[in-house]
Amino acid sequence: MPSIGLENIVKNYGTETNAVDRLNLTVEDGDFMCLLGPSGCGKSTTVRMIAGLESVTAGHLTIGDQAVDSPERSVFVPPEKRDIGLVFQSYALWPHLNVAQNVDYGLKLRSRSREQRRRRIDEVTEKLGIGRYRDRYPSQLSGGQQQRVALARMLAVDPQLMLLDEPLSNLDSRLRLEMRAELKRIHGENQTTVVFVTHDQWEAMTLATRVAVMYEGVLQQVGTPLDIYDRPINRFVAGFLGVPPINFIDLEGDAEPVRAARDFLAGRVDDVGRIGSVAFRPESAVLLPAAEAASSPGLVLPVRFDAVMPTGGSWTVDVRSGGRHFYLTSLHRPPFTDADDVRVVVPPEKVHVFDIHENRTEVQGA
Ligand SMILES: Nc1ncnc2c1ncn2[C@@H]1O[C@H](COP(=O)(O)OP(=O)(O)OP(=O)(O)O)[C@@H](O)[C@H]1O
Repeated sequence: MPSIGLENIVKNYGTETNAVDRLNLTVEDGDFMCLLGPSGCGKSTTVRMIAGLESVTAGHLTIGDQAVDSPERSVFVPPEKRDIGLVFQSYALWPHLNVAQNVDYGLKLRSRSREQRRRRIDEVTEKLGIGRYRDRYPSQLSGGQQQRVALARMLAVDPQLMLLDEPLSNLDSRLRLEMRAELKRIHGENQTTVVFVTHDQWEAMTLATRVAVMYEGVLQQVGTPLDIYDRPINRFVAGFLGVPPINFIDLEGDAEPVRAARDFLAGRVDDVGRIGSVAFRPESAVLLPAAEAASSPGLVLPVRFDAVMPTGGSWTVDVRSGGRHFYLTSLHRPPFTDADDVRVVVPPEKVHVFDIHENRTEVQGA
Protein backbone atom coordinates (compact mmCIF):
# COMPACT_ATOMS: atom_id res chain seq x y z
CA MET A 1 0.00 0.00 0.00
CA PRO A 2 1.29 3.48 -0.75
CA SER A 3 2.57 6.00 1.76
CA ILE A 4 1.97 9.72 1.29
CA GLY A 5 4.64 12.36 1.68
CA LEU A 6 3.79 16.01 2.23
CA GLU A 7 6.91 18.13 2.20
CA ASN A 8 6.73 21.82 2.99
CA ILE A 9 3.27 22.04 1.47
CA VAL A 10 1.71 25.48 1.17
CA LYS A 11 -1.78 26.23 -0.14
CA ASN A 12 -2.80 29.78 -0.74
CA TYR A 13 -6.19 30.65 -2.23
CA GLY A 14 -5.15 34.24 -2.97
CA THR A 15 -5.87 35.50 0.53
CA GLU A 16 -3.52 37.07 3.06
CA THR A 17 -2.98 33.91 5.10
CA ASN A 18 -2.16 30.44 3.83
CA ALA A 19 -4.95 27.85 4.14
CA VAL A 20 -2.15 25.31 4.71
CA ASP A 21 1.22 26.57 5.83
CA ARG A 22 4.50 24.64 5.38
CA LEU A 23 2.99 21.27 6.19
CA ASN A 24 5.43 18.39 6.71
CA LEU A 25 3.67 15.10 7.25
CA THR A 26 4.26 11.48 6.24
CA VAL A 27 1.33 9.10 6.15
CA GLU A 28 2.97 5.71 6.43
CA ASP A 29 1.97 2.63 4.53
CA GLY A 30 -1.03 1.13 6.38
CA ASP A 31 -1.61 4.18 8.60
CA PHE A 32 -5.12 5.23 9.54
CA MET A 33 -4.26 8.91 9.80
CA CYS A 34 -6.92 11.27 11.14
CA LEU A 35 -6.56 14.95 10.33
CA LEU A 36 -8.17 16.65 13.29
CA GLY A 37 -8.84 20.28 14.03
CA PRO A 38 -11.49 22.99 14.25
CA SER A 39 -13.42 24.30 11.27
CA GLY A 40 -11.25 26.18 8.79
CA CYS A 41 -7.90 24.76 9.98
CA GLY A 42 -7.02 23.34 6.54
CA LYS A 43 -8.00 19.65 6.87
CA SER A 44 -10.15 19.48 3.73
CA THR A 45 -7.65 21.49 1.73
CA THR A 46 -4.94 19.00 2.70
CA VAL A 47 -6.95 15.97 1.70
CA ARG A 48 -8.08 17.65 -1.55
CA MET A 49 -4.45 18.30 -2.45
CA ILE A 50 -3.60 14.64 -1.84
CA ALA A 51 -6.52 13.69 -4.10
CA GLY A 52 -5.40 16.15 -6.78
CA LEU A 53 -8.63 18.17 -6.58
CA GLU A 54 -6.53 21.17 -5.57
CA SER A 55 -2.98 21.83 -6.63
CA VAL A 56 -0.33 22.82 -4.09
CA THR A 57 0.97 26.40 -4.15
CA ALA A 58 4.44 25.26 -3.08
CA GLY A 59 6.08 22.12 -1.78
CA HIS A 60 6.39 18.55 -2.87
CA LEU A 61 3.69 15.86 -2.66
CA THR A 62 4.39 12.15 -3.24
CA ILE A 63 2.25 9.01 -3.27
CA GLY A 64 4.35 5.87 -2.93
CA ASP A 65 7.58 6.77 -4.66
CA GLN A 66 5.91 8.91 -7.31
CA ALA A 67 5.88 12.72 -7.19
CA VAL A 68 2.26 13.71 -7.89
CA ASP A 69 2.39 17.46 -7.30
CA SER A 70 5.51 19.60 -7.26
CA PRO A 71 5.37 23.07 -8.86
CA GLU A 72 9.13 23.36 -8.66
CA ARG A 73 9.53 20.28 -10.86
CA SER A 74 6.45 21.11 -12.99
CA VAL A 75 4.77 17.86 -11.95
CA PHE A 76 1.02 17.48 -11.54
CA VAL A 77 -0.65 14.07 -11.79
CA PRO A 78 -4.44 14.45 -12.30
CA PRO A 79 -6.82 12.88 -9.75
CA GLU A 80 -7.95 9.98 -11.97
CA LYS A 81 -4.34 8.81 -12.31
CA ARG A 82 -3.69 8.69 -8.54
CA ASP A 83 -5.67 5.45 -7.85
CA ILE A 84 -7.40 6.79 -4.77
CA GLY A 85 -10.78 5.94 -3.22
CA LEU A 86 -12.54 9.14 -2.23
CA VAL A 87 -15.53 9.96 -0.10
CA PHE A 88 -16.30 13.57 0.62
CA GLN A 89 -18.91 15.11 2.85
CA SER A 90 -20.86 16.13 -0.25
CA TYR A 91 -21.05 12.69 -1.71
CA ALA A 92 -21.63 13.46 -5.42
CA LEU A 93 -23.55 10.35 -6.41
CA TRP A 94 -24.65 10.07 -10.02
CA PRO A 95 -28.29 11.27 -9.89
CA HIS A 96 -29.36 9.29 -12.98
CA LEU A 97 -28.02 5.97 -11.65
CA ASN A 98 -29.68 3.89 -8.94
CA VAL A 99 -27.82 2.63 -5.87
CA ALA A 100 -26.58 -0.60 -7.47
CA GLN A 101 -25.47 1.26 -10.61
CA ASN A 102 -23.67 3.90 -8.53
CA VAL A 103 -21.79 1.18 -6.63
CA ASP A 104 -21.10 -0.59 -9.94
CA TYR A 105 -19.62 2.53 -11.51
CA GLY A 106 -16.02 2.06 -10.38
CA LEU A 107 -16.17 -1.71 -10.92
CA LYS A 108 -17.17 -1.19 -14.55
CA LEU A 109 -14.29 1.21 -15.07
CA ARG A 110 -11.97 -1.50 -13.79
CA SER A 111 -13.34 -4.01 -16.31
CA ARG A 112 -14.45 -6.67 -13.82
CA SER A 113 -16.68 -9.47 -15.15
CA ARG A 114 -20.46 -9.14 -14.84
CA GLU A 115 -20.57 -11.95 -12.23
CA GLN A 116 -17.71 -10.49 -10.15
CA ARG A 117 -19.43 -7.10 -10.19
CA ARG A 118 -22.80 -8.52 -9.14
CA ARG A 119 -21.22 -10.37 -6.21
CA ARG A 120 -19.25 -7.36 -5.06
CA ILE A 121 -22.30 -5.05 -5.24
CA ASP A 122 -24.27 -7.55 -3.14
CA GLU A 123 -21.45 -7.80 -0.60
CA VAL A 124 -20.85 -4.12 -0.01
CA THR A 125 -24.49 -2.99 -0.11
CA GLU A 126 -25.37 -5.67 2.45
CA LYS A 127 -22.40 -4.75 4.61
CA LEU A 128 -23.40 -1.10 4.65
CA GLY A 129 -27.08 -1.85 5.22
CA ILE A 130 -28.34 -0.41 1.94
CA GLY A 131 -29.14 -3.69 0.14
CA ARG A 132 -32.86 -3.02 0.16
CA TYR A 133 -32.45 0.39 -1.50
CA ARG A 134 -30.46 -0.93 -4.45
CA ASP A 135 -33.10 0.10 -7.00
CA ARG A 136 -33.65 3.59 -5.61
CA TYR A 137 -32.19 6.77 -7.06
CA PRO A 138 -30.13 9.19 -4.88
CA SER A 139 -33.01 11.71 -4.75
CA GLN A 140 -35.12 9.01 -3.05
CA LEU A 141 -32.61 8.50 -0.23
CA SER A 142 -31.89 10.33 3.04
CA GLY A 143 -28.54 12.10 3.53
CA GLY A 144 -27.27 9.25 5.71
CA GLN A 145 -28.29 6.64 3.14
CA GLN A 146 -26.57 8.60 0.36
CA GLN A 147 -23.44 8.78 2.49
CA ARG A 148 -23.48 5.00 2.86
CA VAL A 149 -23.88 4.58 -0.91
CA ALA A 150 -20.83 6.80 -1.41
CA LEU A 151 -18.86 4.64 1.04
CA ALA A 152 -20.08 1.46 -0.68
CA ARG A 153 -19.05 2.82 -4.07
CA MET A 154 -15.57 3.52 -2.75
CA LEU A 155 -15.13 0.23 -0.87
CA ALA A 156 -16.38 -1.85 -3.83
CA VAL A 157 -13.14 -1.32 -5.74
CA ASP A 158 -10.81 -2.12 -2.80
CA PRO A 159 -8.78 1.06 -3.17
CA GLN A 160 -5.21 1.02 -1.90
CA LEU A 161 -5.54 4.51 -0.55
CA MET A 162 -8.73 5.94 0.92
CA LEU A 163 -9.32 9.63 1.49
CA LEU A 164 -12.36 10.31 3.62
CA ASP A 165 -13.52 13.82 4.39
CA GLU A 166 -16.06 13.72 7.22
CA PRO A 167 -17.66 10.65 5.62
CA LEU A 168 -19.92 9.90 8.59
CA SER A 169 -21.21 13.41 9.25
CA ASN A 170 -24.78 12.70 8.18
CA LEU A 171 -25.29 9.49 10.08
CA ASP A 172 -27.14 9.23 13.38
CA SER A 173 -25.02 8.28 16.39
CA ARG A 174 -25.74 4.55 16.28
CA LEU A 175 -24.99 4.22 12.58
CA ARG A 176 -21.91 6.35 13.01
CA LEU A 177 -20.65 3.94 15.62
CA GLU A 178 -21.36 0.95 13.39
CA MET A 179 -19.71 2.56 10.37
CA ARG A 180 -16.64 3.47 12.41
CA ALA A 181 -16.31 -0.15 13.49
CA GLU A 182 -16.76 -1.22 9.86
CA LEU A 183 -14.08 1.18 8.62
CA LYS A 184 -11.71 0.07 11.34
CA ARG A 185 -12.34 -3.57 10.44
CA ILE A 186 -11.78 -2.93 6.71
CA HIS A 187 -8.57 -1.09 7.50
CA GLY A 188 -7.38 -3.91 9.76
CA GLU A 189 -8.17 -6.59 7.17
CA ASN A 190 -6.70 -4.88 4.11
CA GLN A 191 -4.05 -2.66 5.72
CA THR A 192 -5.24 0.09 3.41
CA THR A 193 -3.65 3.50 3.89
CA VAL A 194 -6.39 5.86 5.09
CA VAL A 195 -6.52 9.61 5.53
CA PHE A 196 -9.65 10.57 7.43
CA VAL A 197 -10.73 14.15 8.07
CA THR A 198 -12.76 14.92 11.14
CA HIS A 199 -13.35 17.73 13.62
CA ASP A 200 -14.67 15.18 16.11
CA GLN A 201 -11.90 14.30 18.54
CA TRP A 202 -13.70 11.23 19.81
CA GLU A 203 -13.92 9.89 16.25
CA ALA A 204 -10.21 10.53 15.74
CA MET A 205 -9.26 8.89 19.04
CA THR A 206 -11.25 5.74 18.34
CA LEU A 207 -10.27 5.27 14.69
CA ALA A 208 -6.77 6.51 14.12
CA THR A 209 -3.44 4.75 14.31
CA ARG A 210 -2.03 8.28 14.24
CA VAL A 211 -3.61 11.69 14.59
CA ALA A 212 -2.40 14.94 13.03
CA VAL A 213 -3.81 17.96 14.84
CA MET A 214 -4.03 21.16 12.77
CA TYR A 215 -4.84 24.72 13.75
CA GLU A 216 -5.04 27.74 11.45
CA GLY A 217 -3.31 25.91 8.61
CA VAL A 218 -0.40 24.79 10.78
CA LEU A 219 0.28 21.24 11.89
CA GLN A 220 0.53 21.21 15.68
CA GLN A 221 1.31 17.60 16.60
CA VAL A 222 1.37 14.12 15.09
CA GLY A 223 1.25 10.95 17.16
CA THR A 224 -0.80 8.04 18.35
CA PRO A 225 -4.13 9.07 19.92
CA LEU A 226 -2.77 8.35 23.40
CA ASP A 227 0.47 10.27 22.80
CA ILE A 228 -1.52 13.29 21.84
CA TYR A 229 -3.95 12.97 24.69
CA ASP A 230 -1.37 12.23 27.39
CA ARG A 231 1.43 14.50 26.18
CA PRO A 232 -0.10 17.41 24.26
CA ILE A 233 2.65 19.50 22.76
CA ASN A 234 0.99 22.83 23.43
CA ARG A 235 -1.98 24.45 25.04
CA PHE A 236 -4.13 24.36 21.92
CA VAL A 237 -3.79 20.57 21.53
CA ALA A 238 -4.39 20.05 25.25
CA GLY A 239 -7.59 22.07 25.09
CA PHE A 240 -8.87 20.63 21.83
CA LEU A 241 -8.85 17.02 23.03
CA GLY A 242 -11.01 15.81 25.87
CA VAL A 243 -14.61 16.08 27.04
CA PRO A 244 -15.14 17.69 29.49
CA PRO A 245 -12.12 19.74 28.48
CA ILE A 246 -8.83 19.89 30.36
CA ASN A 247 -8.76 22.33 33.31
CA PHE A 248 -6.24 25.16 33.00
CA ILE A 249 -4.87 27.33 35.78
CA ASP A 250 -3.26 30.47 34.34
CA LEU A 251 -0.43 31.75 36.49
CA GLU A 252 -1.79 35.25 36.79
CA GLY A 253 -2.78 37.06 39.99
CA ASP A 254 -2.88 35.51 43.40
CA ALA A 255 -6.15 33.56 43.60
CA GLU A 256 -6.23 30.25 45.45
CA PRO A 257 -5.72 27.95 42.42
CA VAL A 258 -2.77 30.08 41.25
CA ARG A 259 -1.14 29.77 44.66
CA ALA A 260 -1.71 26.00 44.57
CA ALA A 261 -0.13 25.81 41.10
CA ARG A 262 2.90 27.84 42.27
CA ASP A 263 3.29 25.54 45.30
CA PHE A 264 3.28 22.57 42.93
CA LEU A 265 5.91 24.17 40.68
CA ALA A 266 8.20 25.23 43.52
CA GLY A 267 11.26 22.99 43.46
CA ARG A 268 10.17 21.46 40.15
CA VAL A 269 11.11 24.35 37.86
CA ASP A 270 14.00 26.79 38.19
CA ASP A 271 12.04 29.84 37.11
CA VAL A 272 8.31 29.87 37.77
CA GLY A 273 8.19 33.18 35.85
CA ARG A 274 8.55 31.33 32.55
CA ILE A 275 5.49 29.16 33.22
CA GLY A 276 2.18 30.34 31.75
CA SER A 277 -0.23 27.69 32.99
CA VAL A 278 -0.67 24.27 34.50
CA ALA A 279 -3.49 21.93 33.58
CA PHE A 280 -5.09 18.63 34.52
CA ARG A 281 -7.65 16.40 32.86
CA PRO A 282 -11.01 15.84 34.56
CA GLU A 283 -10.37 12.12 35.03
CA SER A 284 -6.84 12.61 36.42
CA ALA A 285 -7.99 14.28 39.62
CA VAL A 286 -9.61 12.92 42.77
CA LEU A 287 -11.54 14.70 45.50
CA LEU A 288 -10.29 14.07 49.03
CA PRO A 289 -11.16 15.42 52.48
CA ALA A 290 -8.71 18.24 53.35
CA ALA A 291 -6.98 16.27 56.12
CA GLU A 292 -6.27 13.34 53.82
CA ALA A 293 -5.02 15.55 50.98
CA ALA A 294 -2.47 17.43 53.07
CA SER A 295 0.31 14.87 52.51
CA SER A 296 -0.30 14.38 48.77
CA PRO A 297 2.73 15.03 46.57
CA GLY A 298 0.88 16.41 43.54
CA LEU A 299 -1.19 19.49 42.81
CA VAL A 300 -3.51 20.12 45.74
CA LEU A 301 -6.32 22.58 45.13
CA PRO A 302 -8.68 23.73 47.89
CA VAL A 303 -12.19 23.76 46.40
CA ARG A 304 -15.85 24.11 47.18
CA PHE A 305 -18.13 21.42 45.96
CA ASP A 306 -20.68 22.90 43.56
CA ALA A 307 -22.71 20.32 41.68
CA VAL A 308 -22.73 16.70 40.57
CA MET A 309 -24.11 15.85 37.17
CA PRO A 310 -24.97 12.27 36.21
CA THR A 311 -23.76 11.41 32.71
CA GLY A 312 -25.00 7.82 32.68
CA GLY A 313 -22.43 5.38 34.02
CA SER A 314 -20.24 8.17 35.41
CA TRP A 315 -20.44 11.58 37.07
CA THR A 316 -19.22 15.03 36.18
CA VAL A 317 -18.33 17.01 39.28
CA ASP A 318 -18.28 20.79 39.26
CA VAL A 319 -16.05 22.41 41.89
CA ARG A 320 -15.09 26.04 42.52
CA SER A 321 -11.86 27.63 43.60
CA GLY A 322 -10.92 31.31 43.58
CA GLY A 323 -14.00 32.21 41.54
CA ARG A 324 -13.23 29.59 38.88
CA HIS A 325 -14.95 26.35 37.98
CA PHE A 326 -13.10 23.07 37.47
CA TYR A 327 -14.60 19.85 36.19
CA LEU A 328 -13.76 16.34 37.32
CA THR A 329 -15.13 13.03 36.14
CA SER A 330 -15.68 10.10 38.40
CA LEU A 331 -17.11 6.61 38.10
CA HIS A 332 -18.70 6.97 41.53
CA ARG A 333 -20.81 9.71 42.99
CA PRO A 334 -18.45 11.61 45.35
CA PRO A 335 -19.66 11.42 48.97
CA PHE A 336 -19.35 15.17 49.65
CA THR A 337 -21.61 18.20 50.04
CA ASP A 338 -20.85 21.88 49.63
CA ALA A 339 -20.33 22.11 53.41
CA ASP A 340 -17.30 19.79 53.30
CA ASP A 341 -13.72 21.01 53.28
CA VAL A 342 -12.34 19.18 50.26
CA ARG A 343 -9.32 19.24 47.95
CA VAL A 344 -8.79 18.33 44.35
CA VAL A 345 -5.64 16.21 44.19
CA VAL A 346 -3.79 15.56 40.95
CA PRO A 347 -0.82 13.14 40.94
CA PRO A 348 2.38 14.90 39.81
CA GLU A 349 2.74 12.84 36.61
CA LYS A 350 -0.76 13.92 35.53
CA VAL A 351 -0.08 17.64 35.77
CA HIS A 352 0.61 19.32 32.41
CA VAL A 353 2.79 22.41 32.43
CA PHE A 354 2.89 25.02 29.64
CA ASP A 355 5.35 27.89 29.33
CA ILE A 356 4.44 31.52 28.64
CA HIS A 357 4.53 30.71 24.89
CA GLU A 358 1.96 27.95 25.51
CA ASN A 359 4.39 25.12 24.74
CA ARG A 360 4.61 21.98 26.85
CA THR A 361 7.37 22.03 29.44
CA GLU A 362 8.66 18.97 31.24
CA VAL A 363 9.13 19.55 34.95
CA GLN A 364 10.98 17.53 37.56
CA GLY A 365 8.94 14.82 39.19
CA ALA A 366 5.92 15.41 36.97
N1 LIG B 1 -11.82 27.44 -2.65
C1 LIG B 1 -11.44 28.25 -1.66
N2 LIG B 1 -11.18 29.58 -1.91
C2 LIG B 1 -10.76 30.40 -0.93
N3 LIG B 1 -10.56 30.04 0.35
C3 LIG B 1 -10.80 28.75 0.66
C4 LIG B 1 -11.25 27.80 -0.32
N4 LIG B 1 -11.39 26.59 0.28
C5 LIG B 1 -11.04 26.78 1.58
N5 LIG B 1 -10.69 28.05 1.80
C6 LIG B 1 -10.22 28.64 3.09
O1 LIG B 1 -9.09 27.89 3.50
C7 LIG B 1 -9.12 27.67 4.91
C8 LIG B 1 -9.06 26.17 5.18
O2 LIG B 1 -10.29 25.59 4.74
P1 LIG B 1 -10.58 24.02 4.80
O3 LIG B 1 -11.90 23.77 4.15
O4 LIG B 1 -9.41 23.29 4.32
O5 LIG B 1 -10.71 23.82 6.38
P2 LIG B 1 -11.32 22.59 7.20
O6 LIG B 1 -10.42 22.43 8.36
O7 LIG B 1 -11.51 21.42 6.32
O8 LIG B 1 -12.72 23.17 7.66
P3 LIG B 1 -14.16 22.43 7.81
O9 LIG B 1 -14.02 21.47 8.95
O10 LIG B 1 -15.06 23.58 8.13
O11 LIG B 1 -14.44 21.78 6.49
C9 LIG B 1 -10.36 28.35 5.43
O12 LIG B 1 -10.00 29.62 5.93
C10 LIG B 1 -11.24 28.47 4.20
O13 LIG B 1 -12.08 29.59 4.30
